[in-house]
Amino acid sequence: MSGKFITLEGIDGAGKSTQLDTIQHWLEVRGVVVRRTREPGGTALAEALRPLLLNTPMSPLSEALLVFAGRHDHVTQVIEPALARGEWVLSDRFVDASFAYQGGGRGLSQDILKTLETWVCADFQPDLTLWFDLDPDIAAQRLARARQEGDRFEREERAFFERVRAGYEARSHLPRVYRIDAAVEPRTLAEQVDGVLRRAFPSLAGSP
Ligand SMILES: Nc1ncnc2c1ncn2[C@@H]1O[C@H](COP(=O)(O)OP(=O)(O)OP(=O)(O)O)[C@@H](O)[C@H]1O
Ligand SMILES: Cc1cn([C@H]2C[C@H](O)[C@@H](COP(=O)(O)O)O2)c(=O)[nH]c1=O
Repeated sequence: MSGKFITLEGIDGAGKSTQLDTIQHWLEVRGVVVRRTREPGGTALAEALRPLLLNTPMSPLSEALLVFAGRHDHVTQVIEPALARGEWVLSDRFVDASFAYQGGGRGLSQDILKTLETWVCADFQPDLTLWFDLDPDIAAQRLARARQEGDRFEREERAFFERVRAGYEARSHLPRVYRIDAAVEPRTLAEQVDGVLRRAFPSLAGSP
């Protein structure tokens, strides 16, 4: 039986990466083999593209072409083979990020993004997407507290992240997307995640 594909989405600093361990543990104690990955990245080629994307100024179309080039490698070399082996794939970002960042944030047309999505993903979609929704001011405070030197996305102004957030909101009608209120402490966030996983995968919902 093929595995399931779960993606985590949200603006920078929303707290996705912090919840990845929780989700991986939730699955593994139920006997699921988890393949954890991320975008941009996930393969040698896509990881090589990642610093270019995060650090080199470029046009919105170049950004989109690079993320989709990496995504093609990621889907064909890592995600699909893992799912075929029956593993569950947990990815920190996937295609919704392109609609939110390049579409919402940078203003690239939906038609271009849909065309790239069709070329690269055909009808391949995540089974479940957790959208960590957070006010950009709170996200910025979290990143500032972490004192990391921001990449060129993280250094964007509030208005950019408002547009990215709106880009995610515009996709939240998709049945696979569950909105998580990320403006809460990590333990409360983990409780929401637990609730979503139980609803999405009722056969695993019982205590392990
Ligand atoms: N629920 C939370 N409440 C307060 N701080 C949090 C919460 N979750 C994570 N943090 C802190 O906020 C910062 C960003 O968290 P994290 O790296 O998980 O976010 P992210 O969504 O993965 O961001 P990015 O997309 O930029 O990698 C970290 O310093 C983390 O410790
Ligand atoms: C997949 C994808 C990502 N991005 C941007 C969004 C983030 O700012 C960075 C990745 O950083 P993270 O710390 O790993 O979250 O990349 C994008 O603009 N478009 C995409 O498709």
